Amino acid sequence: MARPDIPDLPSGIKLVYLAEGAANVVYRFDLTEALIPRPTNRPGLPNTEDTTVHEDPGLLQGKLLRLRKDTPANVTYKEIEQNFDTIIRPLFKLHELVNQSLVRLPPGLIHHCNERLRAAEESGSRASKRHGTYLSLTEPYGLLITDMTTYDDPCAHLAELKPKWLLQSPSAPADAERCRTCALKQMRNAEARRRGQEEQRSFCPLSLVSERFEDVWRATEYVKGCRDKTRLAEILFRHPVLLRLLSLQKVHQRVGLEGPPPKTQAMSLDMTLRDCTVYIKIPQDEGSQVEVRLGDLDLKSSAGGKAQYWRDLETNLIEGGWYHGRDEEATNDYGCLLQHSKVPAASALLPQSGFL
Ligand SMILES: O=P(O)(O)O[C@@H]1[C@@H](OP(=O)(O)O)[C@H](OP(=O)(O)O)[C@H](O)[C@H](OP(=O)(O)O)[C@H]1OP(=O)(O)O
Ligand SMILES: Nc1ncnc2c1ncn2[C@@H]1O[C@H](COP(=O)(O)OP(=O)(O)OP(=O)(O)O)[C@@H](O)[C@H]1O
Repeated sequence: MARPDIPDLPSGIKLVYLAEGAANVVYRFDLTEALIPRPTNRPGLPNTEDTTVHEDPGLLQGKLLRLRKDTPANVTYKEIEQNFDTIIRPLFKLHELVNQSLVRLPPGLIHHCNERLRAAEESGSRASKRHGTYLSLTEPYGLLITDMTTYDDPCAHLAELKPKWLLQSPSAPADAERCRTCALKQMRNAEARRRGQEEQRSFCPLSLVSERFEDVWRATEYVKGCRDKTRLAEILFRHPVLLRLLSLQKVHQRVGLEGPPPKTQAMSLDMTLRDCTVYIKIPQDEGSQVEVRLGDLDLKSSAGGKAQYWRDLETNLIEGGWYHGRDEEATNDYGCLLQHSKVPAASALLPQSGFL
């Protein structure tokens, strides 16, 4: 079947920076003002700047704009979109995903956004770990994604978390006392301490999918945007989206030392499933529907040195003793579930097909 035409983003649209990750910047639309004036010097018309941008208001309704950064992985949005349609979308129900679709960008938009990112660096409003990386000048498209913000319903609020590795790495030592995510966190926190930097606080992913409510409740403390621990824990406890992700991670275990061999160019669904984000839109009224969607499911590539990086990381975790939590100075070790309960090693867990 022929692909429907990719729509154009109206050229006068104003974008408002919302947030960014390592590979993308996300903007909101402000339909009341124009960002890039669109010249309307048409024959017979006065030479004005037309700032009306409402050719197809439905196109942008309930959407955010995601723009790609220039990163070593360099996977284009067209590839990301194709991979999403063919590989990611079939794994989930429609309502469980942040949807995405391509939109063609008007000329000059990326340059303009990059100037704004540079200005934000100079003014100190851009996080220092994001400095020096800008939007790709060769990417002709943006992605329109489901807007999970609550600007349209200020009484509601958004919680956001990265579930990460919901079960142990298949190449972790059998007697490990930390899960992969907690081991990595401890290694990085030890490094941060040496440099006099702040340590990162986060939950143990195993607790997020625990069968004990109190484990989930404890995890919510570290969830961005959590206003009410008990309510959030009730939402997350055995939530089908989290259980589906767990189930998929059990099936896709080519990670750690069993990950893609160095120098391969393969895509890695397995690592993609371990680096996505859950958005939880929580209405004020407890009786109203909570929206839980998974985003940032861009299929990762093992190219650009990533395969080697993933292996080296696992080797460092194993050889550095991080799976055993051997950081005596750790002041910020928030309790890996593996430390407290005997969770079976990943190799002992048979893939479950119940959620697939
Ligand atoms: O190394 P990890 O597990 O901390 O995950 C990285 C993420 O860190 P965080 O989730 O904040 O701990 C990291 O996120 P941030 O930069 O912290 O926002 C990226 O998502 C990175 O993926 P990629 O290099 O952009 O493909 C992620 O790298 P990979 O999943 O490709 O290893
Ligand atoms: N659909 C959405 N609704 C609301 N906010 C969003 C949405 N998508 C992204 N964001 C915000 O933008 C930030 C960056 O988005 P995104 O996850 O797409 O970037 P990334 O570069 O892929 O991240 P990572 O560093 O995890 O690879 C998110 O952490 C979130 O705060």
